[in-house]
Amino acid sequence: MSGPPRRPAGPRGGRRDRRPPRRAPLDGARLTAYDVLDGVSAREAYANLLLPQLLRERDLEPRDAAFATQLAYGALRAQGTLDAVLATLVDRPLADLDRRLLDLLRLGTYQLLDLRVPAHAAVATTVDLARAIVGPGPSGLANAVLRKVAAGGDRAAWLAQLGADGDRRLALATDHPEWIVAAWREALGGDAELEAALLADDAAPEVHLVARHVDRDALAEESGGTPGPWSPYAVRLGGGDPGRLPSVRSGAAAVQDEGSQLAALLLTRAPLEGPDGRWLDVCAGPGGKAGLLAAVRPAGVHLTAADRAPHRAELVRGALAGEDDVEVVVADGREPPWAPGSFDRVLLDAPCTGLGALRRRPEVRWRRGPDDVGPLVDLQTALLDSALASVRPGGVVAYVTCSPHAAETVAVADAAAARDDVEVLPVVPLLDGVPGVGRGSYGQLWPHRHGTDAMFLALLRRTR
Ligand SMILES: C[S@@+](CC[C@H](N)C(=O)[O-])C[C@H]1O[C@@H](n2cnc3c(N)ncnc32)[C@H](O)[C@@H]1O
Repeated sequence: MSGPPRRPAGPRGGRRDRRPPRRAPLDGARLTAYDVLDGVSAREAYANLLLPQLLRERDLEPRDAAFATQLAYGALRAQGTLDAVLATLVDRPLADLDRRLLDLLRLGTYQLLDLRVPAHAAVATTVDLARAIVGPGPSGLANAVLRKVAAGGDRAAWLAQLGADGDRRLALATDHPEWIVAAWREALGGDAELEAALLADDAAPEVHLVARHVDRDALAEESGGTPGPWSPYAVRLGGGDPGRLPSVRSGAAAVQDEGSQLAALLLTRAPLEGPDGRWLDVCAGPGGKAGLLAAVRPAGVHLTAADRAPHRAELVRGALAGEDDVEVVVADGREPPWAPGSFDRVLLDAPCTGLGALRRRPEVRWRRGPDDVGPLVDLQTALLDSALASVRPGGVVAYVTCSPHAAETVAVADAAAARDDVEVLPVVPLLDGVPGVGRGSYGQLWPHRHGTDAMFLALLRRTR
């Protein structure tokens, strides 16, 4: 297998011969996957940013790049289950192990539990990496532990041995922490679809494109994809690198989940009386939804896109490059520089836990905790209050999150709807053709039903 130069294994050899000893080169795909896990655990890197960077730098063969991706994302998603298995085999708390050795054990265990990699290959390649990266002693431990993992069988066999039941079993079987299992159950209204939803959330997502300034059918032909079922601008890709497509390179198309497309389109579809020339995207970074709003708005509509973070606003500028009549501002949506009632339509795609987009950010499920929810709800509530102040009477706010968590979604929208100057616009009639999307008067997309992120959608009108 191809890959970057092997790491030095330490000083050896004669005085004058400082060349490293001859050994088979390290496996490039596995080393790249390890480097992603290492970046995530040592520097809180984001796997979905670090992996593409490493793949570009190392120029792996497509087959190796695909394996590195499967290994890195899979091992990050499965961390809870992998650690539960390892904890039964290591005679000390996992937190006391060398962090690099723990990441290597996770990589090896993932191959044994989920990928059906032959035991000798999974063990030998991991031991080689452990010897090169951590040293000979730890590589012996890796060898002993991984042999025991292999002897215990695959994931199903290990789950039986761990003897978990209830939410713990669901959590281990679907690679989610238990608090997220509980949050999804509440959002789904029960257990009927819970396991299917969590399993869909554990699978690698399909790549979706949005045809902003190119005909959707032409984009489907160019990319070899198929038109998406819900958004008239969506193309779903079977595979391949979307970054190589001419339409994506030129900015005429972009990568965007079909659920995010629907969220932006919903705002444009809300019925409105009176003027309709000023639109605001109040939390716009990095600019995915603003890019679609800019492309589909009727002539004469001015779009303002704001973000509190200057670097995110810069990304929005990139996403809106070439669009006329747009303005990007760095602003805190809670204390906006624009006058009250300045806009006819406002999109508030609020910062949230991201529990509905875990498929794209495999490590986030282990980084987030239930304590994150409260402060985010406070921020969402303040931003929604301010968004409602930013629309004119009769204007519309779309409140959107990429989380289905009840506290961040229905509760925030209900609290705003309880005001005597706000009414809820039912979203289902505006999403005709999308089955199973109603969550009361609001909307909820799901990976297992719609093949999208779990986006929450609400429309609120300011009445006076
Ligand atoms: C969910 S993301 C928005 C995604 C974006 N709508 C898109 O489709 O690409 C939330 C954004 O809100 C921004 N944000 C967080 N707090 C904010 C605030 N108080 N005012 C304005 N923007 C804020 C974050 O920087 C982040 O870029």
